[in-house]
Amino acid sequence: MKAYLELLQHVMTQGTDRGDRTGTGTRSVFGHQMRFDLNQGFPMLTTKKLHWKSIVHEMLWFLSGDTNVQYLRENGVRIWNEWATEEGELGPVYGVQWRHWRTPEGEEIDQIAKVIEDLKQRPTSRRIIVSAWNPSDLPDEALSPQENVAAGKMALAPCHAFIQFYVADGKLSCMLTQRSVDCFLGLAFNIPSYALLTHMVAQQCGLEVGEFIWSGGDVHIYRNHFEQVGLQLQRQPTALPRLEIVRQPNSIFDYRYEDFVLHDYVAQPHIPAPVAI
Ligand SMILES: Nc1nc(=O)c2c([nH]1)NC[C@@H]1CN(c3ccc(C(=O)N[C@@H](CCC(=O)O)C(=O)O)cc3)CN21
Ligand SMILES: O=c1ccn([C@H]2C[C@H](O)[C@@H](COP(=O)(O)O)O2)c(=O)[nH]1
Repeated sequence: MKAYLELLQHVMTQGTDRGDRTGTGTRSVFGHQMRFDLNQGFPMLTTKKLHWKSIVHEMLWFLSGDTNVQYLRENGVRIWNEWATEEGELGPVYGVQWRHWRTPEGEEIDQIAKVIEDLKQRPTSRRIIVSAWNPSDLPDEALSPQENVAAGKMALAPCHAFIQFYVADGKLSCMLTQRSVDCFLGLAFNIPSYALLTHMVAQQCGLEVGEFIWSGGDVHIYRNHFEQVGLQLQRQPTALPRLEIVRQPNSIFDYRYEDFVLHDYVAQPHIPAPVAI
């Protein structure tokens, strides 16, 4: 995960200080790309301990089409609580856009099922894409997440918004475009999360894994994470863990938490940081 640590260093030294929606203040750069060869290990930070359960359950939750935090809470995952209403609702966020994109004709498009079908039927297609960026459901930036949900909008605009798949030599690669990137908290989760999705999709399509390519737009470090970033940059990364999927379910929608075993995840202690809401 040298590339991640180099990105933190790059933002700290080359970034511009800017205000932001949350009022916290950030240092940011615009536009950055990193490549992770998924055959070289599972890209999960070793310079701070990550909560594997949150990564897996959040992905299963996205794939189920669910947008209520109840499932996450029942599984000890707290990362979406601050944006939810009292009833746990987040509005039409990732799950709805991935699985139930609504058309003007009142029908629904299951983008994930379509991707699996395309990868099997026409793997050289250049249109194997999932978009969570649905302008008609975007929140009003002047309102709170809960007010937006009450108005039928998303609690928060999608950050990891555009996913493209690519097959060559029997290997599946995935590229993510992330428009807004909280480098210390969000990105640390987003990389293993999409690496996990790539492994799942590859298994379902009978492919090996290739690369995960990450592209960021507004790539920032919040001011109240500077100290934590400094601490992390003093640490040396160690060997990456390895992901094993111990069962092959019949569909991309039938995975369970227990299907994923992360071998040899040895990480340095967790570094707590406040999340900007
Ligand atoms: N400012 C901000 N950063 C984000 O990364 C982010 C948002 N907002 N809003 C929506 C989602 C929620 N995500 C989050 C929210 C919180 C943590 C967080 O607090 N992580 C801690 C604790 C992890 C845990 O309890 O599992 C961490 O140390 O990683 C991470 C990702 C990613 N997203
Ligand atoms: O998966 C995620 C979700 C969110 N983030 C971060 C990026 C920003 O810091 C905030 C969102 O604020 P906007 O004003 O909507 O850009 O959340 C992330 O890094 N990863």
